[in-house]
Amino acid sequence: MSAADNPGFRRGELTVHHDPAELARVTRALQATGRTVHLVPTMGALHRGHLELIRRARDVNAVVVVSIFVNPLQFGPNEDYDRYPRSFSDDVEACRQAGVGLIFAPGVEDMYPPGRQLSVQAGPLGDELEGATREGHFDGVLTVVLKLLNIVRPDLAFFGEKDYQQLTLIRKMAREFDLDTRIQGIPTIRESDGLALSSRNAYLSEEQRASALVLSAALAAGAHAGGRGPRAVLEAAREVLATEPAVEVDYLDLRDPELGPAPQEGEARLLVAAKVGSTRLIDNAKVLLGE
Ligand SMILES: Nc1ncnc2c1ncn2[C@@H]1O[C@H](COP(=O)(O)OP(=O)(O)OP(=O)(O)O)[C@@H](O)[C@H]1O
Ligand SMILES: CC(C)(CO)[C@@H](O)C(=O)[O-]
Ligand code: BAL
Repeated sequence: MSAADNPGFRRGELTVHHDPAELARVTRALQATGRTVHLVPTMGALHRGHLELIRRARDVNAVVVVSIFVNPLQFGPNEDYDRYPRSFSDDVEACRQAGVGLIFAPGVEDMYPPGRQLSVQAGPLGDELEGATREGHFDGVLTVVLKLLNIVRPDLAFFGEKDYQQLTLIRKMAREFDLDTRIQGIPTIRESDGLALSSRNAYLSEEQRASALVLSAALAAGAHAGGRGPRAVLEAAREVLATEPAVEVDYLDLRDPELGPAPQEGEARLLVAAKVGSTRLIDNAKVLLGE
């Protein structure tokens, strides 16, 4: 098949698709000509964290697809779905400059036609950590990610470690549902002062942003205490968090890398979630215990 047979894609140009069936046709046709397809799922409001995912997804033989979809299923009734930052034309321009081949930007009814009844269940881990506060959040995330993977059928899909529980659950879904796509995790991109990049940082005032620095500082203190064991890690992190009364901690937890109970030795993950004003932020870091 030649490029002329695939009008939905032009080498070296960016094409935007809204219709799932049309995008599926385009990506299948690309794969039939031997191209690999890499997917970077996002909710838009693109920042340097997303651009790093795109950079890592780029490869000589790969067409990069970026999906931009603020997924209503993963927002609770009192969450920020309506005011979530949306900047579609800037996002398109950023994707063009980053060498993205295809943007998939469906409308809500394209993804969820009226009458939809089924969803993925995230299981017990879906009720812990983020899921304990955001009820049903991971059912919504896994449902949209499964749909995106089925529509695009990418060889590789890229997700940030910033959303570590999400990445863990997506890997689990890929394993348990025998998906062909390989899931690639990408380390968190931070500002030079340590703040993890996040679309929701746009909600923070200057003062709140300064307070939010305590999250990455607490993780760094916890990681530094790793040699003294799990209790010392949590104590060191808690001590730093306590220095900032404007930050209301939701959880601080130490787990194994798959988010089971923390080991006494070896690799672990320290995870934190907190509210700064009305903005909920999350962050996490790798910790080496007893070494
Ligand atoms: N700082 C970052 N470093 C690396 N990856 C990131 C970073 N921020 C977001 N990502 C990843 O980008 C993908 C899309 O995330 P999303 O569009 O929700 O952005 P976000 O900044 O995480 O937004 P939010 O503020 O809603 O959490 C996810 O896989 C997410 O983990
Ligand atoms: C993976 C994702 C795009 C699903 O909506 C979203 O949860 C995100 O942006 O992290
Ligand atoms: N980046 C995770 C998406 C969410 O908070 O809904």
